[in-house]
Amino acid sequence: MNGKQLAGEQAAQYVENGMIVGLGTGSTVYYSIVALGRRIREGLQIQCIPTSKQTEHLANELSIPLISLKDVEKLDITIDGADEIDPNLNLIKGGGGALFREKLIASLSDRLVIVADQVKTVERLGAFCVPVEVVPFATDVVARTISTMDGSATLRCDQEDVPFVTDNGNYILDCNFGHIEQPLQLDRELKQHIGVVETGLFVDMVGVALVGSPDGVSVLERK
Ligand SMILES: O=C[C@H](O)[C@H](O)[C@H](O)COP(=O)(O)O
Repeated sequence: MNGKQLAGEQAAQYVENGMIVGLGTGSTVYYSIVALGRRIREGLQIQCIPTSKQTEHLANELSIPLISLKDVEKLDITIDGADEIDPNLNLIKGGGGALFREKLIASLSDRLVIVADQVKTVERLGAFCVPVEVVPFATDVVARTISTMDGSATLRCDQEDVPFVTDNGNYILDCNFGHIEQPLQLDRELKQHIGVVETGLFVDMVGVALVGSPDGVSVLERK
């Protein structure tokens, strides 16, 4: 079994009967969602909120009960993936473009459990570009602003140069700031600019990270 599968499946054990559960997005949390589907068939009673249309589709395929945000003020737990994890369990997320809904759901959750392959662990964030969701009309303005912040921004596009559109109808700028010394400060600074919807920097949000390798899973707790 690979690291993603080991970590993903182990995270499903954190979910208990009666919980409201946030379902993250991506190829690692996929294994958590499949494991939860299995546990539901065996009798587990939970209600879930997906963080993307992709995850909503998967949950529906697995007959996982979904609940709307209009009926829920907070969640017990969210399980999600990450693109980079630093030693303080700060993250870069949004490689799949789901960062806004992921961050909203994480912010409403008592506990955020991250699942990742060990290649996602880094000493300092920043080798992976920071995805920044922007209102399409403001894209060029935000990109210029980022260049004044010692960063560079690339509009995420497919192979035909068609911009990627998020589930919220926005674009993604993948932003390179080099190594990030102060992720919280960078997140705050980016969000001051009109047109920025949200960033993929998740700072002080994670409770526990399950990091998988073919040899097993390391459980990293926030210090
Ligand atoms: O937008 C996507 C999410 O933030 C994913 O959770 C992240 O990109 C990790 O995905 P994966 O587990 O496929 O590497």
